[in-house]
Amino acid sequence: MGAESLSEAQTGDHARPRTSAGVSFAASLAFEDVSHRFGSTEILSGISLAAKPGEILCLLGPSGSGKTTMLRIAAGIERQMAGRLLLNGREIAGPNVFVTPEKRGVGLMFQDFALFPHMNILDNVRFGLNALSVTAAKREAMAALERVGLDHAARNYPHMLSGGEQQRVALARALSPRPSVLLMDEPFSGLDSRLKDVVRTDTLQILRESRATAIIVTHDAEEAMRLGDRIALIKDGRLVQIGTAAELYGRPASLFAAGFFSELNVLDGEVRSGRVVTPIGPVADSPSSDGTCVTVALRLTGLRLDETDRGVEGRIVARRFLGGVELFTVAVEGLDQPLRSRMRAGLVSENRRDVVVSIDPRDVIVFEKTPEDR
Ligand SMILES: Nc1ncnc2c1ncn2[C@@H]1O[C@H](COP(=O)(O)OP(=O)(O)OP(=O)(O)O)[C@@H](O)[C@H]1O
Repeated sequence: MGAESLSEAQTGDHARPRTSAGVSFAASLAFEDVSHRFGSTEILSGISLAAKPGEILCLLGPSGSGKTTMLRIAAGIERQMAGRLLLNGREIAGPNVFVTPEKRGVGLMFQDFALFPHMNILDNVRFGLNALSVTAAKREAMAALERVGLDHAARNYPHMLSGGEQQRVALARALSPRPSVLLMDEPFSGLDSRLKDVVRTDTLQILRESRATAIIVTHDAEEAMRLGDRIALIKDGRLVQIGTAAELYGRPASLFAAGFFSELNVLDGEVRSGRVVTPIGPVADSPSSDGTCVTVALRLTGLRLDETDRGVEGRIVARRFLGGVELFTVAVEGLDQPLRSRMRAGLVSENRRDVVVSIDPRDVIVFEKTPEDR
């Protein structure tokens, strides 16, 4: 468990071995051409994607892109205007079918954990188990608390727990009815960055043990890469791309997708004799025909500043020490905007101004321009 890397005093947690999680029957959850609008505003447009049984799928996208609306539709709190929702291949929402939230076997966990302040921890977890007898519900709730390492806090009230502990109670409550799919909306956003790492690692382990399918909403690409077996990138209510972190990072479908996963310098370019030529010279090979207009994205980590003669001359106009790395802004002749580079700290001596900029081909991503881009 990740909490072991922090002391008890740091986390406020008691290090205790957890019991193994109760196992859910993981289900697949599919969106089939789902569209939705609020008033006249289109919020989701023809979304088709599926979380496989036992998979952790992250819905990633900027604020307002429609991620929460997708979760609400999956939970049955909102009903889509077009398309279908399928749980294990069975329609649970469509033009003529609507299975109510409590009959879907889908768990929900919100951003603010939504614990009831006037109920103790055990009662908070027991709340979702009202289909069971009092004794059975208590037993299940205690088992769920044990699973997240918080059975010792069963009689405490939410305000007596740290943010990380409250998150784990919320997780225990969401998992205790053994949902086949767990929907989580920004579950770590209320935690400070140090605690977030620990709680994220723990949550991942608990999700794996419980074997539930999980759909997790986040706007943080790194979080999506840490958690998701796959990531679905959403923009303006549309699916931009779905795949593993390596696929989205390495072969982004658009400049938007590339920019979501890395900081970029963006240049215009043109294909000439099989090479992509930019104002700072050729940067990549290309199979496209001569004259093809392209947008070139250069990851900041792929720009090296040194003294070799293989590259283009530039002048450092700003630099910022960020700990392990340094962020440079470099003016280059022929470019309106300076280039930015992120390099390991200490590689460029402090008083140096003139440098040669070279580019790692692995950090060059080329997109052909569409007529609308021009
Ligand atoms: N009940 C509602 N009535 C009207 N508009 C709504 C309603 N709920 C959401 N919206 C709008 O739908 C759009 C998508 O919202 P949604 O919460 O799904 O996005 P999101 O990607 O989860 O954003 P965030 O990360 O900020 O939570 C937003 O423009 C939002 O203002």
